[in-house]
Amino acid sequence: MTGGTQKHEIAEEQEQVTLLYDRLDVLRERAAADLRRVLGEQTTGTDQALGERESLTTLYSRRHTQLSSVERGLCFGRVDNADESRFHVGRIGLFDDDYEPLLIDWRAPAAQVFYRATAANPLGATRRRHIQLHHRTVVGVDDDLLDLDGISDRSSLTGEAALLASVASNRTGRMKEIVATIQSEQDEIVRSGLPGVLVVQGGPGTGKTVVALHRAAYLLYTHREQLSEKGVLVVGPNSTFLRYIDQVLPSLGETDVMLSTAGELFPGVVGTAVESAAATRLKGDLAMVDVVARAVRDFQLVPDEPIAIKIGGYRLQLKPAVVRKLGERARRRDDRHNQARRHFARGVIEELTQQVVNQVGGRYMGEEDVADLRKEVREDDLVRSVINQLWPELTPEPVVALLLSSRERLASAAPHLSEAELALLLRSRDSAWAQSDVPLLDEAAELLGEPESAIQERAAAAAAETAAVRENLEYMKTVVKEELDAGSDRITLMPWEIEQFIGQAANRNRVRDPLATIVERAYGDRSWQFAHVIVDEAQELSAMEWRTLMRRCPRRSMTLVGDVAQTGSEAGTGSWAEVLDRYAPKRWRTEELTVNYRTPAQIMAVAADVLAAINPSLTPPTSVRETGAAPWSQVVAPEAFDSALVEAVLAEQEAVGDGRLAVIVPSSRHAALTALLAAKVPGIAYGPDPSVLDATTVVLDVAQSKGLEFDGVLIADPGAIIADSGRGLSDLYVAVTRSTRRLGVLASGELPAVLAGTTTR
Ligand SMILES: Nc1ncnc2c1ncn2[C@@H]1O[C@H](COP(=O)(O)OP(=O)(O)OP(=O)(O)O)[C@@H](O)[C@H]1O
Repeated sequence: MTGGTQKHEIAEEQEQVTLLYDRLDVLRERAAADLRRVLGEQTTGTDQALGERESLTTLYSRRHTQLSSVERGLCFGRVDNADESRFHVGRIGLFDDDYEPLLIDWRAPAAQVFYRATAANPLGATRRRHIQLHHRTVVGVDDDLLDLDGISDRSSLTGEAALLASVASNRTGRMKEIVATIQSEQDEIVRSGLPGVLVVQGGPGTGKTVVALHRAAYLLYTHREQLSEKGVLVVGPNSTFLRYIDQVLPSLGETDVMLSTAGELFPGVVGTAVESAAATRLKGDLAMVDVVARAVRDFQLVPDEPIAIKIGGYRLQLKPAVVRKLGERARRRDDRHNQARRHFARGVIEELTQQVVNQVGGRYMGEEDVADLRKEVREDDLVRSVINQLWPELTPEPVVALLLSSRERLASAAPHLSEAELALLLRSRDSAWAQSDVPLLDEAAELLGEPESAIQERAAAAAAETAAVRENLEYMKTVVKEELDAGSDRITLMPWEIEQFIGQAANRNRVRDPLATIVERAYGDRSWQFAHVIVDEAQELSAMEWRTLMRRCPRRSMTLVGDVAQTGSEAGTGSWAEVLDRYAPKRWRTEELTVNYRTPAQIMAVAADVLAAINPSLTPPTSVRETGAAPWSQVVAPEAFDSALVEAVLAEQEAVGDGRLAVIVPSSRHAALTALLAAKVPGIAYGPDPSVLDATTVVLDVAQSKGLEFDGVLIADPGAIIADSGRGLSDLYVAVTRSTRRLGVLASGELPAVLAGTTTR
């Protein structure tokens, strides 16, 4: 394109872009006015009228938030078709007052051509244009010509200029959305069908995380009705990572998504306590299923001696054999401890009642007399206390806490573990929970069932709620129909919003918590079943964590993204088939991402050597760009290491300039090196708190750096990183691939052979 043509094209696009922003302003003002009106309205004060107002408030404020979230980069593309028609693609769909499309939502089927068309397969298009905006001004256009001339184009990237500009920019500490530059192989994953489990395998920096998040936005848009009621769960490796990604979906206008670590999947518990890798591995093993089952069973006691009970002058007794028989019968009736307890209690009461009947000479007792007697037995304090001792009502936390704090209980429940292994698991009763405890709690909750009192409360609440929802549904249908028929502007709904609005309004949870969003309700409810679950860094989950997670998604509509070469946890996953053939046989599929958008080729060449040492059959992804800075290494004597590290950090800070620097340290030296750098380098951040993302220089161990990226990375003592864990090489691979621009390595004593590709200083 010549300078003159470019100017002309920019002016032409500016006209369209101005029109789109004008439309956005009108819609935003309308939503704000709708909101003001509803908030200012008097209602009759009935439950239903309040519910209606609440629903309208939610609708209008959501609409307003969504319209505000798309301000930056509203329109980013245009497609010209062979039939001379054309359309613009943007972050949201916009229509004029006659519902004529002005802008096509990037998720709409029509927009697919923008991401997928190539010169070889143009899908009916002749041109794809990327439009760059600065605020509301068009500052550039960049065209891919999708005709025969374009075939000679060496690049298979779409919108190469926009893509390269995006990946080369300085990191901000937060992941950003990539709607304007999604690549064809990524788009296929984003738009892949909802059912079944989709595994996205890809090397570091291939966009697995960002693609999974765009897929969430796509699925919510395309299957809104199916997904919005139960919500989408996104599971990430730690809270820093969740903070790193937490702006992506809101910036795409989506809020019905719950972000969680695997350590938070049991309501009321946050598993963050640090434990040894060996303990994590033991607790992540599927053998723990039987351990927890036996631990629960160990609360169902059979006495060694008969228990004597006196009721109303009669001497009764519970013999061990009888208790055993009643226990077996109860377990056959229900396999959940708390539910089986009811049958056990009934059995005990019946046994004691019969003993009295026999002593009285029961033949002469009428049914009513027996019933009175049974009641007396049931209400007897001693009988109750005996039942509680033999078969107590239980909740998960004390069961797991007792198990892990009692050598005797642990040895009885885990006969397969050696003394040394038992010692690894033992800890004090009031210790904080670790992430690996969460699946044990979940397992216990499954085996225990809810206590009877909780079930009754829940049933009553559910019945009241169903009735309220049914009543609300009828009411909302009538209100919306009347208002729309009358042409009132009180309820402004697009035709496609009507059904969903009525459903949501009726579903407002009037009984339990009227204002709770789906995310809030899901968060507090262990039995909540999500419509879709996305797991990032999925390779880190242990076998026990998979079990917990699968309970949250019985429909098995899931997207799992990860890289088995990056597995750091010793309890983590080595193969997708191993996990998924168990939980979703024949219902899972794999897609691969092959291009690395983060790490430049020079650094990736170093990473490739590390990968080859992990497993020579694995292929590293191809970098999309090269940069000038060659990765460097320096070897210093162990006694000179600390001062050399401080110097290297200061020098790298200078070299990254306005960018962000991460110093990745071995976990075994984390505390010492953090203390050193905190004392010697001003403004340095460290630790598991997500606020580290706001700092320009951070000290992290490899686990804390998972999924993140920085302009510069300095690896301290790579030999110790390798030696620290059974998966040390994978950890080094993760560390090397966190950088977008610069990589430095400071080795203590000697440079590990796998890093020989760096330039020595
Ligand atoms: N199509 C794209 N356009 C612009 N940037 C992209 C694109 N795809 C990926 N990126 C950028 O590349 C970087 C790496 O992406 P992401 O973190 O999702 O990779 P990943 O595969 O999850 O990496 P890892 O496994 O190492 O954690 C991010 O900065 C992301 O924004």
